[in-house]
Amino acid sequence: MNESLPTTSLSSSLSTQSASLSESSQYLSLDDPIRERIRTACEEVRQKTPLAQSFTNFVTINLVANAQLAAGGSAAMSFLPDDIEDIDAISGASYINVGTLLPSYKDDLGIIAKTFFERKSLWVLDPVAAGLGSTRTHILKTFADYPPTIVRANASEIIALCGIWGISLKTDSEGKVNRPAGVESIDDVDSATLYAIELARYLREHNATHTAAVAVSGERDLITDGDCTYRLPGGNAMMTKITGAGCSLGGVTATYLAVSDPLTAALAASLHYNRASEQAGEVAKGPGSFQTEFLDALWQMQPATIATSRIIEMR
Ligand SMILES: Nc1ncnc2c1ncn2[C@@H]1O[C@H](COP(=O)(O)OP(=O)(O)OP(=O)(O)O)[C@@H](O)[C@H]1O
Ligand SMILES: Cc1ncsc1CCO
Ligand SMILES: [Mg+2]
Repeated sequence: MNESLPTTSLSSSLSTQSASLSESSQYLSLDDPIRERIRTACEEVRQKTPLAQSFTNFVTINLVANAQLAAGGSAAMSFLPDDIEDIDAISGASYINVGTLLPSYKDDLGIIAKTFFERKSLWVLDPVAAGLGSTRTHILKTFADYPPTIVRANASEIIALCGIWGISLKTDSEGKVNRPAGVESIDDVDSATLYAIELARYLREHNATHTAAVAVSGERDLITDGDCTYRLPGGNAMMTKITGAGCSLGGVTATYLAVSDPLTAALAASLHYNRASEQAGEVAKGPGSFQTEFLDALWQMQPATIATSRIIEMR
């Protein structure tokens, strides 16, 4: 099902589907100001072709660069700290993905994060496989004092990163976790909701720009800036059958961060991905053709289609 709303059917579609929504959540109206910010971000990416550089894993580096180009941005990949510092000066945002690491990265990555912090450079972190291996854990720990603008990951990585950074859930006087109404664990992403909110608040408090977002990917993505939390239905499960769907989403999130605030960037990138994967799924015959069709759909997707997507606001 395509989760973009034809503008004329909004009210009928909202009333027929509201039964499946928690009482405390609701579909975002078509005139919500965040939609205009998303549409503007999509248009600006197409107009400005912003550069977002990446330090990313060897498995999916090509898909990351191609997805950034197909979304409208441009790409530069590097593993040298001095390169990354130079390219940072001409990049709108940067992307670090810790999927495949080498021993020399153990100290380099912390130095790069510190440089980004001192320059107030915007960056996205994908903490791939967080919790696995002492070197990766050491590297992720070094980011705690110089955290990124956006963390993009799947649910288990979000929860593991919170553990590494000592971020815990707030409890009341009886020691019970403070759960906002409507937050129930019915899928993987749900189980990371409260961690994602606390993580966004941590980023905001500790990063250089004091503005942040967290994007949790899965069957229904979750995006939060620590105050507002959104769920994005749709997408296509075939995304889990190509390697690098999440990695490349991190790169495209950096592309959007180059032209917009973190919450808008995270929403625009994830919505762009969901609409494109739906379109690709209509014609693909399997994972091989799906990846090709997905890149084409990223390229073809219109800003208005992305901005009018179905969005659930959690309250
Ligand atoms: N079951 C699903 N149905 C629809 N879309 C999905 C599903 N699972 C993941 N996706 C989409 O796939 C993309 C990548 O999310 P995913 O959670 O698989 O990332 P990841 O685990 O970091 O991936 P990887 O590490 O393999 O790159 C997102 O756009 C997400 O919305
Ligand atoms: C398969 C794989 N291994 C290390 S990184 C990566 C890409 C998906 O995260
Ligand atoms: Mg991943």
